[in-house]
Amino acid sequence: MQSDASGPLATVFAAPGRYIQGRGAIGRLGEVLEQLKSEKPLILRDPIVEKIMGEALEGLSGATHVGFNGECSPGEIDRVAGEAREAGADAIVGIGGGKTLDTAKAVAHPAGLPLVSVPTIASTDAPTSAVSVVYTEEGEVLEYRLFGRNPDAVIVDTEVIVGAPVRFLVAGMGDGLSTYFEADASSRTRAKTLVAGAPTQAALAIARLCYDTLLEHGLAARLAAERGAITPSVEKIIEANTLLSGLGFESGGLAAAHSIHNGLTVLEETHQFWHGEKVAFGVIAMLMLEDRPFDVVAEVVDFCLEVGLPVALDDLGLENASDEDLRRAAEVACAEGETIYNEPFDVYPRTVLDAILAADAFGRQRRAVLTGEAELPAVAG
Ligand SMILES: NC(=O)c1ccc[n+]([C@@H]2O[C@H](COP(=O)([O-])OP(=O)(O)OC[C@H]3O[C@@H](n4cnc5c(N)ncnc54)[C@H](O)[C@@H]3O)[C@@H](O)[C@H]2O)c1
Ligand SMILES: [Zn+2]
Repeated sequence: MQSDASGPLATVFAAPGRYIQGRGAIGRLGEVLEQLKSEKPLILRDPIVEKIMGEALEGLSGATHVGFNGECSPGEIDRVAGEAREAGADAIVGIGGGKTLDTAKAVAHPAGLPLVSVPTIASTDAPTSAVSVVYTEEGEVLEYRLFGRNPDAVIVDTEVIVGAPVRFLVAGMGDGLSTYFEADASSRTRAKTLVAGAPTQAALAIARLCYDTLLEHGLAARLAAERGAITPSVEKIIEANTLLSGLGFESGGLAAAHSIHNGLTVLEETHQFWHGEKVAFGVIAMLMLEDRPFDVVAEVVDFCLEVGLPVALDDLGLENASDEDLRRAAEVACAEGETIYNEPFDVYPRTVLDAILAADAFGRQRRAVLTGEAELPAVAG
């Protein structure tokens, strides 16, 4: 159990001021800015915005539009902050993927300006959180900037999200799949979360709802979204990926799955896969590490197979990974300060490596059963 000087750690729960989701929700931006008393917002736009919702933003009088350069780096943050000062901006609106939103946070919060976050894909839980992941110009993770303040409003336009390639939505499900298991581990150990407190019951309950929603609606949402259809399942999955996963990870805590993800990123082959895709495999390895019952592991693996998330190393381009490569990944997963130490037992690179190998074997077996390729394993002599 973690503590501070005066005793056990207090519980803390944080959330954005308002969350709005639905068809055409971007049309509410003007009203939200009015509520925030903003007349001169700076709108930071992902390059994709022109194509997918340029017209919806034309009616905003007094706004300064700035294009995002593609990386949430210190240089880019300083450039956008300079534009905001020059324009006398009284609010920041970030529209785009996680990197655009993280840059908007890093401009708004230090300047004390209201922030509106408008995700255009549901691939991560960046839209609701109070943290920015900052990279070097070359794309390596440099630092986490914690602001102690969440966006004032989050606007999720379902039409825009469904218009994006479905792989983003599926990757978001992979990220959301970790939320309950990691919040559960962190709740057991009362580990300090990103909002600098122990997890509340609310965060754990939200994380559980995220998991249950994924299992119940994940496949239906994927199929509908592929056809460009917005159904209640699609709405529920977008909410799970964005709001439930966002609140659940930030106030509920992270644990082994994200550390194993971080370990896997040292292997070049995994760079072509989205964050949530690597996290999904991290979840399976985490369940092995935790010695979860067979039924739970099978439920998670079968869900991944159903919606199209990785279940084995070859799904992540690691079919030729050497023992040495995997050992390196396991060591990085166990680096000092990693959230894997929020697990309720001791972890070592060796046990993490074994969990990765066991997850791979389990995933392959279930995949083979599903595709009718399974054979009974030969018994070694
Ligand atoms: N701050 C947090 O809490 C948090 C949480 C998770 C991840 N992250 C960060 O988020 C980033 C990853 O986010 P991401 O996956 O959104 O990546 P991203 O921002 O790089 O976007 C991925 C690509 O999708 C494109 N795109 C955006 N909307 C689109 C649309 N509607 N249709 C087609 N293409 C579209 C973007 O232009 C970009 O090329 C990473 O930097 C990660 O560290 C932050
Ligand atoms: Zn994540």
